[in-house]
Amino acid sequence: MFKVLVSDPISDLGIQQLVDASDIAVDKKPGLSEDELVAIIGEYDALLVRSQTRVTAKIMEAGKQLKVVGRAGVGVDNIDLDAATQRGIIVINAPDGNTITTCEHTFAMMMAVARHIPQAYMKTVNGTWDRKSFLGVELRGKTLGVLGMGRIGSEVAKRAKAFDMEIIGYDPFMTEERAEKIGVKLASVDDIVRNADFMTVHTPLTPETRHMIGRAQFEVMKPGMRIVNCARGGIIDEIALVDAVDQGIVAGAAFDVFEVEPPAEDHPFLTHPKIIVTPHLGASTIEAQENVAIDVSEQVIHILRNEPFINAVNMPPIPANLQSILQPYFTLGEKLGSFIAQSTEGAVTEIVVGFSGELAEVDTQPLTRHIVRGVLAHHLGTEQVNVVNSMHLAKVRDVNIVIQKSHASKDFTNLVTVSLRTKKEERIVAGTLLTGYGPRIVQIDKYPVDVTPEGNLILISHNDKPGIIGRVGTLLGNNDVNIATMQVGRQLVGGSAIMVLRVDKGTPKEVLDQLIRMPELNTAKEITLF
Ligand SMILES: NC(=O)c1ccc[n+]([C@@H]2O[C@H](COP(=O)([O-])OP(=O)(O)OC[C@H]3O[C@@H](n4cnc5c(N)ncnc54)[C@H](O)[C@@H]3O)[C@@H](O)[C@H]2O)c1
Ligand SMILES: O=C(O)[C@H](O)COP(=O)(O)O
Repeated sequence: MFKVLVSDPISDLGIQQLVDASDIAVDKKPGLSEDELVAIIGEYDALLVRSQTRVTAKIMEAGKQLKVVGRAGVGVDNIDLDAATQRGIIVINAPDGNTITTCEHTFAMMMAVARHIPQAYMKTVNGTWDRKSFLGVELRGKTLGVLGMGRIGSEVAKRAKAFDMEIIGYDPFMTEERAEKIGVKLASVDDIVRNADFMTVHTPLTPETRHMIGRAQFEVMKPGMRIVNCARGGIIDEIALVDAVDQGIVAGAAFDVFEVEPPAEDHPFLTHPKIIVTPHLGASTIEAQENVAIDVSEQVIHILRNEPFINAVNMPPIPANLQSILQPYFTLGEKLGSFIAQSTEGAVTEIVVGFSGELAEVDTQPLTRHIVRGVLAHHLGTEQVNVVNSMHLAKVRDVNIVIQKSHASKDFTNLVTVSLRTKKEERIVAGTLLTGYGPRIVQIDKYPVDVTPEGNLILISHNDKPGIIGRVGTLLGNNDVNIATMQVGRQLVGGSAIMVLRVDKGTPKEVLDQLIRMPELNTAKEITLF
């Protein structure tokens, strides 16, 4: 039974599929401190959060069983991604479910700041009928600058057109074609700051976007600018903004997010007459909360059940068409990695992965992760290594990964070759998928073979002499080790050769020792592939 901990308020309806799953038990414990989480996280396989829970390295260190942290929302700045990657914990988010809701909140804030709605409301409910102090401005005909034209920024731009606004946008990944399609004029940050009447930010908070609107930008800003931030606190320098409002450069600002949340009691935004605020409510609608909870729950179920999943933040995404090409090779890749690691002695220094045939035409990085996982799991344990951290673990252990691609594949449509270099030796194993038969090992070192990579195997290297196969069979039979299949590979009659036996159960060490002592037999290794 998998255990899932929900540590922030997340829609009950959204997580219903987790609650209904017969192999999953869900505990809801919102509002725990870091220490309280550390104390209990060890028993959980998955943790579901919004932005309140700070998922620190300490929590992940204590989460010995933790396979996935699911963020019911977009921003993962509350999750230590490096720590998660190092421990092989998959971090997923729900990037699409709250786009429209946050876009609509941006408009609510933009109109509220244009028409002084919160200030007017406060005065009215406090008994003052003041119609003079709150002269607003129209959106019509104004220029809106959008910084960050991703999901939310693009939706904001689309809706701004309905208000007859001119939209100028900046995003390093925005092409002319896309800008034209959504009716946005591409501009620089400087153009936006100098020319817009309203400005709204929709970027993540990164070292590059931190204070991207600061003193230097306020100095050249078009006077009377109104600014909205429903993205992340810190994109706009809060102190510099307050000064710019006081100097009359900025006519008003609407902030849903703060550099530190919740803000300190004496934060200048909280008392400033021209700055309006909401407590990080951008994603807080019934619809968005259901959407993000449904999305994240679905993916958590897939991850716990070892099924393909999407939206991993600490792993490059695999496009659907690539996933369908590579998916069938993932198991083969791990088995090849595991096979070669078990058959090779010495500390691993280099893994050379070769892809030939059609596989050479596509991005094989996701498959490489599986192969490297297969190699490292033999040394570090299957619990420690997964496809999230396999490349990282290889790097920190100074294991060099080399990729080779060749468009031609002599005998097979696709061939995956793994060479392992250790301080002692170098070995090669190659495999393919045979239509109708599944994964096959088709080469071990220089010998062609046809081995199903599954179950208990014994890999023997010997000299090709009459009688040796019989002697091996007799010894195993005498020790109650039943041979299911046997493959022999050789290059020259009488030369060196290999034998791969599939046996019905594990082979005792003393039997392997007896095999090794046989005349004309050089090595015998047990390999287990499940
Ligand atoms: N207030 C809330 O409750 C709330 C809700 C949802 C999302 N958000 C936040 O809103 C922001 C946008 O979310 P999204 O879903 O649109 O994300 P997104 O990833 O779809 O879009 C972000 C865009 O910012 C762009 N960008 C990155 N660096 C930039 C830079 N230096 N200058 C200009 N553009 C840059 C990216 O290219 C991308 O297109 C995120 O910070 C997210 O966490 C807040
Ligand atoms: O990044 C997000 O999705 C938003 O900031 C929403 O955060 P929340 O889930 O804590 O409301």
